[in-house]
Amino acid sequence: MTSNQNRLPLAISIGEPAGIGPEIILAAWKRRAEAELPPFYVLGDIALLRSRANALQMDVPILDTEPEDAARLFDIALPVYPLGNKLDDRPGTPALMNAAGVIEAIERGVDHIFAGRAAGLVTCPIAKKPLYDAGFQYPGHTEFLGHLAQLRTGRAATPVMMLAGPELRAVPVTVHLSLKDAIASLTPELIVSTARIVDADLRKRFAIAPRLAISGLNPHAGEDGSMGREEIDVIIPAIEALRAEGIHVHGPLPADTMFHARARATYDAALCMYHDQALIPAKTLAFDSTVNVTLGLPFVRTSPDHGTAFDIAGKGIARPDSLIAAIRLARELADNSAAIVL
Ligand SMILES: NC(=O)C1=CN([C@@H]2O[C@H](COP(=O)(O)OP(=O)(O)OC[C@H]3O[C@@H](n4cnc5c(N)ncnc54)[C@H](O)[C@@H]3O)[C@@H](O)[C@H]2O)C=CC1
Ligand SMILES: NCC(=O)COP(=O)(O)O
Repeated sequence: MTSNQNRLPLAISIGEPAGIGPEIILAAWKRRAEAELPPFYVLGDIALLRSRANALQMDVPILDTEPEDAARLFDIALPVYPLGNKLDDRPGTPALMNAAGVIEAIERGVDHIFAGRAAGLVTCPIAKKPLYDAGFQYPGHTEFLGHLAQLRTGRAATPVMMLAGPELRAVPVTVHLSLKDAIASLTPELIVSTARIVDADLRKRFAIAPRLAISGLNPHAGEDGSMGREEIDVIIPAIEALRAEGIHVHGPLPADTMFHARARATYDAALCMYHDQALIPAKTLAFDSTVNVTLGLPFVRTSPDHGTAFDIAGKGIARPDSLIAAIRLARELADNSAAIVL
């Protein structure tokens, strides 16, 4: 990466306007000095951010900006790149009419990265259901960003979700699927391709030569087939294939005993078979400081680990800590490797 790319600001997509995204962005900017935050700008709606700041009596000057001016303005104001679509400020009440702006923010962030205007993308949480109701076809950011990467590069991208916290990195091999569909879609190939991406990206972006732990699916990792055969039929063949490639893996580990402190000391990332198997330990151990990172993309994307928190939106009690951790990690990852890896 060139020193110029290093100085590019991070782009933050506004996320669901009815959620806590707008206020945690405002709160993160206010804490920019004490948290030593690198410059960022928001892909959003200035009127919405001013409205939320006023409602919460947060003194945040907000300026309309191009990404190129964000770093210069960052000390004195929250830089905002205005979207073409306007966003309505109704905390706690998601509206169909906001969907276009929510999606536009993500797309613009990716455009800015590919145009060399942003060093990486930090996404604020989206509510999936209102977007689905508006016709959005992707389960979440992770899959949508894979699609956008493919559009921009012409090459297939396999996005992999990783929750990265101070004590645990956890990867769900299957992501936004019902438990029934997650089990049905587990294959040795999926586990192998996911582990390859985790191994490669931990080396490239995190500067770690990782030891990977692979969970079982069933209680007691199947107890030699007596509590389910997925370990024997699917997971062990994947582990053997990965070992043959020289990837450092062990497992399948019973999921109930692989997350205590001594077990965690034996690996750098845990590959889990379904969403909650990975996200429950990650969020339980460090809800406020865990970051959702998408691996397998040709650019950096991070996000807070939490969702839209409609129950507290507009109340001024949302904590910006996970967003702050996401901003800091995005900067570190962008600095560790080229902004775009083609
Ligand atoms: N990256 C993303 O876009 C994500 C989006 N979501 C979406 O968020 C929506 C709500 O999901 P939930 O399961 O309710 O999870 P949630 O994380 O929004 O809320 C769970 C609980 O944690 C609290 N909470 C969350 N963030 C907080 C913060 N920063 N400060 C203080 N308290 C906080 C909430 O008030 C709530 O009680 C769903 O539509 C889901 O799809 C969920 C996770 C990630
Ligand atoms: N539970 C994690 C989550 O839903 C985040 O998904 P994504 O929007 O980052 O793909």
